[in-house]
Amino acid sequence: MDNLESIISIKNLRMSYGDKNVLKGINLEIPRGQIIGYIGTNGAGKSTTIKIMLGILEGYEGKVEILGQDISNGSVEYKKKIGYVPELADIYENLTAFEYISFLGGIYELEQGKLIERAEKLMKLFGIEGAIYSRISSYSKGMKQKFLIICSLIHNPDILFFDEPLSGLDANSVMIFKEVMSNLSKDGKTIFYSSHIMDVVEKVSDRIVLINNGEIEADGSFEDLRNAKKESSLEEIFNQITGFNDHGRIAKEFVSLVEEV
Ligand SMILES: Nc1ncnc2c1ncn2[C@@H]1O[C@H](COP(=O)(O)OP(=O)(O)OP(=O)(O)O)[C@@H](O)[C@H]1O
Repeated sequence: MDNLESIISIKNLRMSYGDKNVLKGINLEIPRGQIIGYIGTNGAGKSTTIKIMLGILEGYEGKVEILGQDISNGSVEYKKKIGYVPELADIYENLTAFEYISFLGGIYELEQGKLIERAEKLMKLFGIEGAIYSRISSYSKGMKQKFLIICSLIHNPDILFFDEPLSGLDANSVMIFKEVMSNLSKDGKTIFYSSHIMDVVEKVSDRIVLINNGEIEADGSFEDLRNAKKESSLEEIFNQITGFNDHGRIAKEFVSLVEEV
């Protein structure tokens, strides 16, 4: 597969929950090595898009191809080549990290000894060495997040789906993670990065895709969007596209309601 070929191809993707049309025709072609910042308001359909690509959400219309494979054909081979950090972790917290990594080794059909060794080294780099034999339920929020990031990468996948991956990470760890993303992308990994932290999205993304009302309303580099929208920050571009300039009034009303008592 050469550089110009799409690693992820989404054609006319539609998804509804009952009467509610969440995705109304998303089209995206993503080449190898790109970092896509996928943004939108709360409830815009970002996680829905990611879960469809991961093959954990069915009932969509349209065509989704990952690594050249139509994901609706029932094959799970492509799942071995993707990594995922979920917005809300549903990890087996009663297991120790050691047990969990061993379990992943089984899923990915990788040699467990090597995987554990790699996990221990990665945990050390993230400053959570020594926790591998503790139950995940005993971890702090940041430790869990670091462990989730490690799990998403442990099998050296080609595509990463990060849904709000910085949640709970301290500033130093955020710096490491941003650098890790940049190095992964240089090595040809494709990263689908969904987050509400606009200043980070602005800095790390090669391309920013903004969904609003179920459709793509902006798609381009930060420079492209800045020139098109005549705004200087991604936060301002986001406010403009989503038609929001009411934060002052809402905040005032919010506080006056709080202080009514
Ligand atoms: N299982 C479900 N059943 C019914 N509605 C759902 C379901 N999952 C999501 N939705 C609705 O679909 C919409 C899109 O949800 P989704 O989680 O994809 O949004 P999001 O862009 O990731 O939002 P956020 O930024 O808040 O995480 C929301 O209105 C949500 O209420």
